[in-house]
Amino acid sequence: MELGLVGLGRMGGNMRQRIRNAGHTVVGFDHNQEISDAKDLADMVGKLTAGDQPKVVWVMVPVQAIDGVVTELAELLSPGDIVIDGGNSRWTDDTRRAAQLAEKDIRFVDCGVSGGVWGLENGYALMCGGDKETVDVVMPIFEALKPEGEFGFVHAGKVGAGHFSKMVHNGIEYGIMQAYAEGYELLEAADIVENVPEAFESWREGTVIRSWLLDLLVASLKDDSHLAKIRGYADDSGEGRWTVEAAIDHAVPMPAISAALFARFASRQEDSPAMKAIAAMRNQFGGHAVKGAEAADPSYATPPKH
Ligand SMILES: O=C(O)[C@H](O)[C@@H](O)[C@H](O)[C@H](O)COP(=O)(O)O
Repeated sequence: MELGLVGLGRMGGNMRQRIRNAGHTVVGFDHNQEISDAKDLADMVGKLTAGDQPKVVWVMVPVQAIDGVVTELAELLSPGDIVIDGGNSRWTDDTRRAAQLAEKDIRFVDCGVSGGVWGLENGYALMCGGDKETVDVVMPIFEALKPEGEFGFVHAGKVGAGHFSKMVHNGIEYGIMQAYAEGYELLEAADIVENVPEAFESWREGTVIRSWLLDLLVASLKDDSHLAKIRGYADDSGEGRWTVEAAIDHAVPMPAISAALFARFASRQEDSPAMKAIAAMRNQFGGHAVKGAEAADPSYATPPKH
């Protein structure tokens, strides 16, 4: 089968390779001409020549770039052709993009892709949304990308269901990582377990908490046993926020995942305005000493007089 692939970065580049390894033809486009097979989107679409078959284009670009690519593809593709959004898009944007393409009778599939930089070797878990007939056309590409085992693919439902499923997957990812991270901090702080990396490594087999994320944490601890080379700062690219927002919409209690999200926000603060306020109130009601401000205002060191 033939595929146009837009975006050949860390994810798209490896996906092109995995799809080619399975014997399909991929015409990739990237702004970086050194890795691109086409000079622009029009050139890429022009190079798809699979006779009377619908053209299929997989978009693997950062969220901010998707609307621009979809708008251009709407002009370049023909009725019956298919666009797949494989990025980490917000699921609520899928119906809008599907409607925009449907005006030209172009079909749309949303597909959450998991696996990161290991996907070339291990395969990518895929969560897709769209109508069955359209998903069936793309199936040979999904088969090429997915892991070899029994699992790793779901047609989750109509348009939006793929990205919704990937969003919840990522919310769970936040919660699991946070739990390992908190356990790590306690083991480091308590000073009773002599070799913390060894304890984590022992959990990789036989325990109820063995997992790939644990394996990855062990790999990091092997390289840097106290994580001394890394600052405790974690970004987020949106999926955790959208998960918590969806939980609010459905009144679903989500204490673990929301705490994991908020822990990332806290990681970016030099100092905590909220904790300053708590320290100030403790000082006011109990005369408890505050740190850091004594030099600026000596009155903080002693109980306020009311
Ligand atoms: O399943 C995956 O392969 C990951 O979830 C992947 O999609 C990506 O690494 C996250 O988007 C990072 O998300 P945050 O930036 O929100 O941590």
